[in-house]
Amino acid sequence: MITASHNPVVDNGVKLVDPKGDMLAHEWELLATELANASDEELDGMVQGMVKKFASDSDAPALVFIGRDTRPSSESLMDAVVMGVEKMGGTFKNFGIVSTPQLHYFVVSHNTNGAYGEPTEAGYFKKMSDAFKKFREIHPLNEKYANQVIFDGANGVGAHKMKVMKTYLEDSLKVEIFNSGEGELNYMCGADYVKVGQRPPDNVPLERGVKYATVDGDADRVLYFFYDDSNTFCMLDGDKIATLIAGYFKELVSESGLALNLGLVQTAYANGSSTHYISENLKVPVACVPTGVKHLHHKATNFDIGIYFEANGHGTVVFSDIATLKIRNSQNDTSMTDKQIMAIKKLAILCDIINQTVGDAISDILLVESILYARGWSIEDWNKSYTDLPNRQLKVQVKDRNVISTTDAERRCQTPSELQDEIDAAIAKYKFGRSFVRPSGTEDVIRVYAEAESQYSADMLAYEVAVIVYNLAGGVGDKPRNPRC
Ligand SMILES: CC(=O)N[C@H]1[C@@H](OP(=O)(O)O)O[C@H](CO)[C@@H](O)[C@@H]1O
Ligand SMILES: [Mg+2]
Repeated sequence: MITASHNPVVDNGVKLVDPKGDMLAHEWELLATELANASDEELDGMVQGMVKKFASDSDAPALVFIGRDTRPSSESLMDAVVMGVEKMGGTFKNFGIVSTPQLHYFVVSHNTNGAYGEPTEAGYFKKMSDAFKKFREIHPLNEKYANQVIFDGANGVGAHKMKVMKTYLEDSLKVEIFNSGEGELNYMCGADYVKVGQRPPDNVPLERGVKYATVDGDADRVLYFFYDDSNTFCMLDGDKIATLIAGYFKELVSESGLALNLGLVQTAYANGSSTHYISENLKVPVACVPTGVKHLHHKATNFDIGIYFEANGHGTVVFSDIATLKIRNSQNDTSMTDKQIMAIKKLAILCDIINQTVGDAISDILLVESILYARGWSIEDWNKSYTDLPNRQLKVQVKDRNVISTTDAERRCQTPSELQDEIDAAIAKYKFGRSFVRPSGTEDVIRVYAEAESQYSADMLAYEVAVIVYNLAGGVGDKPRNPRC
């Protein structure tokens, strides 16, 4: 998948999907990095070396699925991928402009011989929209639910695909699309812009009480937001989405009487209030893993029903094979009560709305809308479940970001040696203070996260910690700026 996701339009990159639809295993990532950095002269030798090392059968037929985002540079990069595959004697299927989660869906559908779905765009849209409409058919409409979403497409592939999805949904969900491609990709719009800046996207008409969803440049992340009665901007991030899903699934599993364990996976960026709400109110087991979707996805597969979300809006639900079989087979179990059968039916339909292969903004919107519909909730009702602790994210430029190593799912630093003690001393000054730092895996920076009782405290704690990092971890360039100034 040729994309640089939420990053500026001038960037580009590649996301590799393995044959099971998972993200590339870490060992292969290292090899991919070596290959990407090899000169033209070195390339053949390197590839042959890898073939030998892994005893791969280089004559085995290879089929590569290729997709790209809407970046201008993606077109020529796609041509380069096609040439590379052909040169190695492989064949390819070029899907053109698709979202990252669509490509994952095609791979899984193809490699399960269609058991997961039909490996075409039409198959993708039809599977999800059919399930979405079916869910509405078995539920009476509650008047409090607003059947309308204003959609910020980040001027990327999400806007294109939502346009198509709308035709499949017919009028079951009204979607109005903005930032649909006329402007610059991810520029002052999209899920990352909204999350990091805690502000609405540009070029979207803002109205009180209306429900908004915003996606990123390759449509694998989504966040919701709205303006409340006092005209305050309220964001419902990945944590809020995860808790909405977990609460509803917990209820369905309990009503169904099926013995299925449910769990939720987060990262250190999850808001402290969400973690508290999940464990204390929902009583759902919650795990914390290092940043990066592959860690979350992997951990989620330990549960029968595993829900995972990064705070930035990337996430989905995965069902184990046992859970899928139980849900499928119990629908016709005559020993079950009507209530049980109804809960199982709902679980089965939701399975088809969800793109289990990876976080999928469009699928997640359909899932959220189904749950709000079932609950008869407005976005305000959903938002009331818990109140986020104010938080702030900052970046610090250092000479070598690898001088910082972390442990405990990135919540504590091991090196440089004095760093964690100083961070702890800063945290101790703030009520409900929490802060951690980690080297980014995608940018050459150290990321700082802080949360505290008030926005002022969160900003000041983040600033204090950024200065500590700058001083102890080899900061370069301008000193961190106080976000309050
Ligand atoms: C704080 C944050 O949002 N980090 C993002 C970002 O990773 P970093 O390693 O923080 O650069 O990009 C990743 C890929 O999109 C995403 O999985 C992750 O959540
Ligand atoms: Mg993305």
